[in-house]
Amino acid sequence: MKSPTSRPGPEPAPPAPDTGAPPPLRTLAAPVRGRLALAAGLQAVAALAGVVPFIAVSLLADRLTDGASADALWPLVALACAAGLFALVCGTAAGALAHLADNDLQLALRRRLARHIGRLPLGRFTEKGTGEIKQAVHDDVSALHTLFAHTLLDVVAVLTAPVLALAYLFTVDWRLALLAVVPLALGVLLFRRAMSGAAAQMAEFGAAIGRISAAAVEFAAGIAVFKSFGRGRRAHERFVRATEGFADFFSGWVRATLVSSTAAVLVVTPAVVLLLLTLAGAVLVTRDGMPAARLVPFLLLGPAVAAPMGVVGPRVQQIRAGQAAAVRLTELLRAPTLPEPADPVLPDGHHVSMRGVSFSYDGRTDVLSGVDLDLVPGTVTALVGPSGSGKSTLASLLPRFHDVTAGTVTLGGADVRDIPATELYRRVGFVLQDVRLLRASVADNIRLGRPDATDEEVERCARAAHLHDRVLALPDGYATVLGSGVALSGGEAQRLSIARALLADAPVLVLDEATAYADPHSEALIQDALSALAAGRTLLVIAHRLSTIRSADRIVVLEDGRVTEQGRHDDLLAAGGRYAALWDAQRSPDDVREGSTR
Ligand SMILES: Nc1ncnc2c1ncn2[C@@H]1O[C@H](COP(=O)(O)OP(=O)(O)OP(=O)(O)O)[C@@H](O)[C@H]1O
Repeated sequence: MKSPTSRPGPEPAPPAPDTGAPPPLRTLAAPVRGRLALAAGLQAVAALAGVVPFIAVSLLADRLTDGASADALWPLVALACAAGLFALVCGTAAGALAHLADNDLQLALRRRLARHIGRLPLGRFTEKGTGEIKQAVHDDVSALHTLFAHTLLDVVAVLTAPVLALAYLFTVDWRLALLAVVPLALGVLLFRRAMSGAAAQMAEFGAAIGRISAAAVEFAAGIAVFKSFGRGRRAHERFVRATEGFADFFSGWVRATLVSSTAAVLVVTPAVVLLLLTLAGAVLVTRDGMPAARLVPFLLLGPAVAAPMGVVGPRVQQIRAGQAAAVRLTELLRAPTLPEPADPVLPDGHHVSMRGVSFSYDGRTDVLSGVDLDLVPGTVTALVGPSGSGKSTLASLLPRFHDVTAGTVTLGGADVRDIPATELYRRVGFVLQDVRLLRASVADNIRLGRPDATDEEVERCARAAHLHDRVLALPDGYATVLGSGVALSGGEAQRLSIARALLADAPVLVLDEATAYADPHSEALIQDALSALAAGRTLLVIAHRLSTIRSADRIVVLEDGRVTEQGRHDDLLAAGGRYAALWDAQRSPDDVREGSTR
């Protein structure tokens, strides 16, 4: 069985079909919607209150030019101060409320994701890789944070304040007020032109970024292979092509929209708005005899009327990103979990039996068909067969990485689907080929098999797995943290995972034999460790090298998802069938030259 990330996954699933359900964003925000609405309301009040000091100052200017007494001015000063303070308090409260609501939402969402991901069939990670989990738990939850804690309030503020500002300006002079709307209207028109076809461009933008990251991963993962074949340059060719492609696309997009997007930003800049209003105001003052003080509110509030254009544009992108994140999160949260049995059954013993087992990944082509297999307690069964014959898939059905499409897999007489997951995993362990080590101490890495194990038990298992001496040579022995400058070799990591399995002491074990060991010494140590592991257990080994399973109690040959032969090594060789052919194919030239025995 390959480790969860070892198999390249298929294309990402298409977006969930429209089921008429409420949009994902609204559904996800539901638990904190009330508080977010309150925060938005407070922000609107803050934005409106924030306009009041400007209005008060305009009135002050008016009264001063009318020669009003100082006593008549103080109430306006007080109003400006009070409104400013009130706006500050409301704005701060809105920000705090939105952040607290978002914090609760993030916590609840991450807990929900963790619970849900923990109940997904392990096979899902084999198929899709683990990238989607990182994307959901980190990137997508962060996108929602930006949306709920920041964008929402920004948008409310820039949409509310101009309404009051404009309403007041209309009461002062309708002609200048209309003029104050012109930059906004022009900005919207130009922005729309710059954004025409943006949905397609954004999709291409996302695809181009995706191509860069895929090429970067491939570049990093394959660099050793390319270099070892003297093709250092080829290693980054695709990456370079992807980045060049992105640069071309992006510069083309920028060139096409440069004029209209720059013009959209330019017409709403305060300098342009002020210039326009000042010129028009000067005409009205000189020709129409409008009192000069009436210009003051336009100079103070005019730029605020056009301001939303500058803010809403970038926020649209954040809203889109938040919506896309919500769709992905909802899709992940809706992914079917491993069904837990309605009437749980506990196994009686550890005999594994597969009857008429078929399995299909895509629901169309069977990769296993009609497999019958028995794993007798205390015996070793080896699965062999050509690459792609279904060995990993068959083994993965026992720990329920997937559930059978037809037939049954039973453990101790109970269908594995009727055994509660914790009970199943207590009885069925697996040692994967690609060992995953945690960034934790060696002892804790081994203890993953049984968290309450004592130090003595950990050491006993490490000894049995031939790892103890190597651990003692590490800087802090069993307390050495792996990954922080200390790494184990492939063979050592393999032995650590065997120690883990020994400690977990599951009576049934699925073992994916590593395809390559570093050296004969390491191989001998691993084989010894495996013998310790096999003792008294029911073992199902996915064998890649036949030399290691000669002594297995039963060898099962799989071809195209069917069992074509089974028996002991000598019997199968004597039968001269498929196993004999595989055995001959795997013998080294030296064996052949020396005519070594089978
Ligand atoms: N996650 C998956 N989605 C779709 N098809 C898959 C998936 N995993 C395996 N397959 C297909 O199922 C078939 C059996 O694959 P499997 O890995 O079980 O074979 P195997 O005998 O273990 O091969 P190998 O010896 O190369 O590891 C292959 O055709 C493979 O392409």
